[in-house]
Amino acid sequence: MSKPVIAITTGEPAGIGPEISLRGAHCCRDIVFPVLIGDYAWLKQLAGKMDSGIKLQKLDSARLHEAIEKKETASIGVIDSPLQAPVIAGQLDPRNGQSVLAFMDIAIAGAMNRQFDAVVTAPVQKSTLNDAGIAFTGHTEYFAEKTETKRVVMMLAGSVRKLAGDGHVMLRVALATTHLPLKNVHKAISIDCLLETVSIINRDLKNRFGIVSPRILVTGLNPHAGENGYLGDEEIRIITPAIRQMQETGIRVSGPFPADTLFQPRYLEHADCVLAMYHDQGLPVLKYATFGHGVNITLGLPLIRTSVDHGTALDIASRGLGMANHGSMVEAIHIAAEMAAVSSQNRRQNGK
Ligand SMILES: NC(=O)c1ccc[n+]([C@@H]2O[C@H](COP(=O)([O-])OP(=O)(O)OC[C@H]3O[C@@H](n4cnc5c(N)ncnc54)[C@H](O)[C@@H]3O)[C@@H](O)[C@H]2O)c1
Ligand SMILES: N[C@H](C(=O)O)[C@H](O)COP(=O)(O)O
Repeated sequence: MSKPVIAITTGEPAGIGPEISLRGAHCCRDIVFPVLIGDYAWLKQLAGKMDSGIKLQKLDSARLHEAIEKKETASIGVIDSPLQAPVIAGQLDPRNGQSVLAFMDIAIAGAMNRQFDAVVTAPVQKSTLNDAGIAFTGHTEYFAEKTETKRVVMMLAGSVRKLAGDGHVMLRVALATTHLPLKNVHKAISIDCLLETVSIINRDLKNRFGIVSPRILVTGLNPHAGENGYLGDEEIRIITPAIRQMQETGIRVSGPFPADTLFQPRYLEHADCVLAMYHDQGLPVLKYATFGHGVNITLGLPLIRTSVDHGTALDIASRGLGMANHGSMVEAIHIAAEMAAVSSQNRRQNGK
């Protein structure tokens, strides 16, 4: 495959999203054809202050096609989606909420019609979108809704140094529930939820990552995986029966394991992915081990979407350019490119 075309939504304009998008696109030009989606004037102003040699060009759809065909790399293409209010770094303005949402809509539409091979998203401020009157819990749920996908799975991944022996391994942590208040988590964990979630993980690890026979470890929900029912019974009523059913279909899944002791080499060396039951059960472990180069991937979508492992970091955005680490953005672009290559190879093999 020639260089994949990667759309990068630049996220909350007052946060670090625009800066890390510019730097990430610039760093990865040798392996991908990046297309930024955001406010051209704001991005140009930031690029001008960065002293990094980043050149931008505005692309409409005709110019985009031509730039891709000619493989133009001297400047980074930007699809201009103007903001409604002036930006002050570090200060949120709900008047820009609809524009931030429009960045995602442009990226989703372009990926669905195969103009883009993948979408990488910079962070948005979920609360500001809600302040703008948009019911928004996360990109994960929004991409699912816009692509009419019934269930998707949030998975974060990052390379970690092996505790025994040399080299690195990929730690992948997927979640059975996404952005849900803790008080609602137990109601969302059902046999159907787990069957669908594990089957999406199994399918996408094969089709999007080229892992032939994925091994998935499942955590319990309660302390010590319920302590034989004395500390909660979801493991007995729901998680264990779901795992048995999936094992009968040939999926290499096991558990439920107590979440507090599962994340050790003895278990992880036999796993391609850990499925945790909720956001703050799985992600602190992953982020502790990989913050700064971890990647958020939405499984189950009809398109490829990756993202950074961090938020808008308004505190450092307000202090000026050059404070933000763009390592996670670079990794998100790399993983999107690798996934696009695997998908393209699968399509060729299937004659599509
Ligand atoms: N992909 C996304 O859209 C995404 C992901 C996570 C959080 N968020 C949103 O971001 C907002 C802020 O969330 P938060 O404060 O919990 O987390 P945050 O990641 O924005 O910040 C947490 C801490 O990490 C630091 N940090 C984050 N990214 C950094 C980087 N690239 N380089 C250096 N330091 C960095 C920040 O300065 C801060 O001290 C929330 O609205 C949240 O929902 C969005
Ligand atoms: N749960 C993600 C994290 O902690 O990194 C983050 O909120 C982003 O979620 P979306 O990709 O759904 O916006």
